[in-house]
Amino acid sequence: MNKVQMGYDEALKVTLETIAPLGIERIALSACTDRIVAEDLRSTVNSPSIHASMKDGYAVRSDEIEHASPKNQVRLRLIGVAAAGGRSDQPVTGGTAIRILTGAKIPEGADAVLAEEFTSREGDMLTVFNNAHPGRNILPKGADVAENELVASRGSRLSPGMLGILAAAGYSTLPVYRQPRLAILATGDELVVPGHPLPDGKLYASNLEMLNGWCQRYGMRTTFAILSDRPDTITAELAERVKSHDALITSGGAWTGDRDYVAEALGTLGWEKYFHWIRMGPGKPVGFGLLEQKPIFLLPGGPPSNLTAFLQIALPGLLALGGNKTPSLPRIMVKLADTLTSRQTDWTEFVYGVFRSVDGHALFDPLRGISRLKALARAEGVVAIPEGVKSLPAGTVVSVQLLV
Ligand SMILES: Nc1nc2c(c(=O)[nH]1)N[C@H]1C(S)=C(S)[C@@H](COP(=O)(O)OP(=O)(O)OC[C@H]3O[C@@H](n4cnc5c(N)ncnc54)[C@H](O)[C@@H]3O)O[C@H]1N2
Ligand code: MOO
Repeated sequence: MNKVQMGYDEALKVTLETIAPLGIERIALSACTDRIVAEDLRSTVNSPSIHASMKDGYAVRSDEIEHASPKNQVRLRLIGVAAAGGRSDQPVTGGTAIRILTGAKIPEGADAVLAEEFTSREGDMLTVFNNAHPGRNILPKGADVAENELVASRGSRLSPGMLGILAAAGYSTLPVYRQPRLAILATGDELVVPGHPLPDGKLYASNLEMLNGWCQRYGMRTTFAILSDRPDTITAELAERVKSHDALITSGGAWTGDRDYVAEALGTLGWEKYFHWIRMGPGKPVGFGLLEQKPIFLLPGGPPSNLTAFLQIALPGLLALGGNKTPSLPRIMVKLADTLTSRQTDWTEFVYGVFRSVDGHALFDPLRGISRLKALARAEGVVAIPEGVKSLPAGTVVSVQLLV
């Protein structure tokens, strides 16, 4: 395998094949929002556990009111009440009905519920002026989820709706993958921690906040630091942080320039390099390897490169580390508002843009003519122009990775 100059697709594949999920922990269902489920989960119960009424009305025998209408009213005698969670086992017999509330168990003998809107009542006599076919207004046992039915598959993200169905399926705790603890290390003598004064020639380490924001969105725990451009400092810090974290990200110093010491430091520490420099833009000096069996991602320092290398290589890798079976940003298909042209056809180029509504249709509109940081701040999506493709004409349907 050529570990030096890979295409983007191959680099992503290598990254995902190299990274195995972290361990599993069992936690309360109420703490599982957006976590990744670590096993296939089957329902332990039927929900509902009984045939249940979906209306407030009357449990009846459908054949007895088959011909009921406003002109052909049927009279039934009320013999009881069934409420949700109640335990009445009185059956509906010939000529009778039982008052029933939404969620209550359908009594023996009844095969339909007539909504109360189609009845009138005097004492215990019920007048019925509509029919109800067998099964009418009855939610069968197990209709929402049946015992042993697969409700969540390993590697899927637990949305609030998934937590609801898992509660209905009998779960109060869930096995989930441990979330990565990540160290983000920015290198550069010019970098200043936000909140401190800014001398001339320096700049705030904005990439750190951007990367941290993305990691927080996915529930990862992060620590971060700014390191000076000294090989011994970078080496010592990497050696130290790798012990207490599941993965590392370096930001800046990825170019093989005079002061780009990250790869040098990793060489000293004996990392297993999979690639450093790939055919993608922005972000081509991105690197990936293992340091003490833990993934390390080298991100270039320039903000567009930094974000692109993070989103297209590091984030998928970190999501795979957290057990996610679809380790990518969500995608939608939309048409291009404008032609996208690649700066180079010998790489995969990523273009940032926003969504625009034209005649009620969403279009992807590339961001042009604004500063790099403003473009990254405003971007709602990113589109790949594949290697070998010069341009994608306006109107082409493209797959947009969502950033919002
Ligand atoms: N001979 C060439 N040199 C460079 C090229 C090139 O094509 N030929 N490309 C440039 C590009 S584009 C990028 S991106 C960088 C990538 O290399 P590095 O990772 O070594 O980048 P740095 O020198 O560390 O930083 C680049 C730029 O970004 C600023 N920066 C760095 N860290 C942060 C941070 N945490 N927050 C905000 N801004 C940051 C840094 O001050 C520099 O201005 O290579 C170029 N060189
Ligand atoms: O590749 Mo760079 O400095 O982010 O444009």
